[in-house]
Amino acid sequence: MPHPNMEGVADAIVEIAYAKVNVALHVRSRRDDGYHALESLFVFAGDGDRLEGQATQDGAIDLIIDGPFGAGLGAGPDNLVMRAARALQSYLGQQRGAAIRLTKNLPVASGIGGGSADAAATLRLLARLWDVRIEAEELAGLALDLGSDVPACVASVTQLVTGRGEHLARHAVEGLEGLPMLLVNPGVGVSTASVFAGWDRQDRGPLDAGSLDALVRIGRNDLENPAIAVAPVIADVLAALERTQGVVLARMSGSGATCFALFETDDALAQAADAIRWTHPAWWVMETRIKGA
Ligand SMILES: C[C@@](CO)(OP(=O)(O)O)[C@H](O)COP(=O)(O)OP(=O)(O)OC[C@H]1O[C@@H](n2ccc(N)nc2=O)[C@H](O)[C@@H]1O
Ligand SMILES: Nc1ncnc2c1ncn2[C@@H]1O[C@H](COP(=O)(O)OP(=O)(O)O)[C@@H](O)[C@H]1O
Repeated sequence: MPHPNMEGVADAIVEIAYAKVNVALHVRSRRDDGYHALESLFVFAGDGDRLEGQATQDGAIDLIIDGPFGAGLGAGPDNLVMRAARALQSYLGQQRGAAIRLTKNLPVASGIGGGSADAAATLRLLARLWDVRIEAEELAGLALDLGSDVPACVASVTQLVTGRGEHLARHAVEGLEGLPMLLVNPGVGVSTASVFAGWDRQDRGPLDAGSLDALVRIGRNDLENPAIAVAPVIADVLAALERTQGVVLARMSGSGATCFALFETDDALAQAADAIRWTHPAWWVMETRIKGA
């Protein structure tokens, strides 16, 4: 259904806010500014939230939200779509307006960066709608002010991410992009700040993202244990994914509670999704694939 302000309008445009997955997430230290220094391989799913927008003349940003996870999310000034739009308006120094519909397909506060991806997709959407070019460095600064994960979500391609999320390097891993991927969330929202606060401050060593094999064998998510302490059901999700046939890797993403599993074949993915839906009908399950460039 179109946004009320978009009815009959031909030039509404769409951006997808692709779900982010941390294939591995090594926490190396706690910085003096309170953030943690990370080493993480970010990949993106081929699916996510959907943003549809149309330029308006009155300078206002008008946001409406629908979709399966829309009900729990306010459309007020704290919404990351609104924050991104305001940040871009003030950067441009002009009050251009837009009517935006966010279709919230991703669970909120779930370690797959839905809010961060929405913020980044809003920047892309409005730059297209308002026909403005923003220098890459300026865009990265705007994005980081909105959240540590937002810079990586701007390009939404496989990247090695370090620092608190500001250092990005495009990083190819043979055999990774295109792999079938299952995302599973048990329906509990987890606060990123509380999970980081539970990290035991043990540096378990650097990330080796040189091959898929290294990522599987020696890659870790150092936030799994603190997240399980906050939400014990995450251990059940991991156990359920590890039990599926043909699984290459099962791990938690970000600060949780969403976990992911990678498979070699579409059949293995479909069978695993069916098995999880059958045994845990209340869990959210998304069948997708790691997005390429
Ligand atoms: C853990 C990660 C891994 O990709 O993903 P999510 O679980 O959010 O998806 C990210 O680092 C989350 O990034 P993001 O969700 O943008 O976090 P921010 O809004 O910047 O920060 C929220 C809070 O998390 C903590 N934080 C975040 C990032 C970081 N490198 N160190 C931290 O300690 C801080 O307590 C901060 O106040
Ligand atoms: N558009 C949005 N989508 C999701 N969460 C949002 C949005 N705007 C603001 N938030 C807030 O941002 C926080 C982080 O959300 P999200 O990015 O989905 O999770 P995570 O950082 O764990 O991946 C949530 O607590 C939520 O209230």
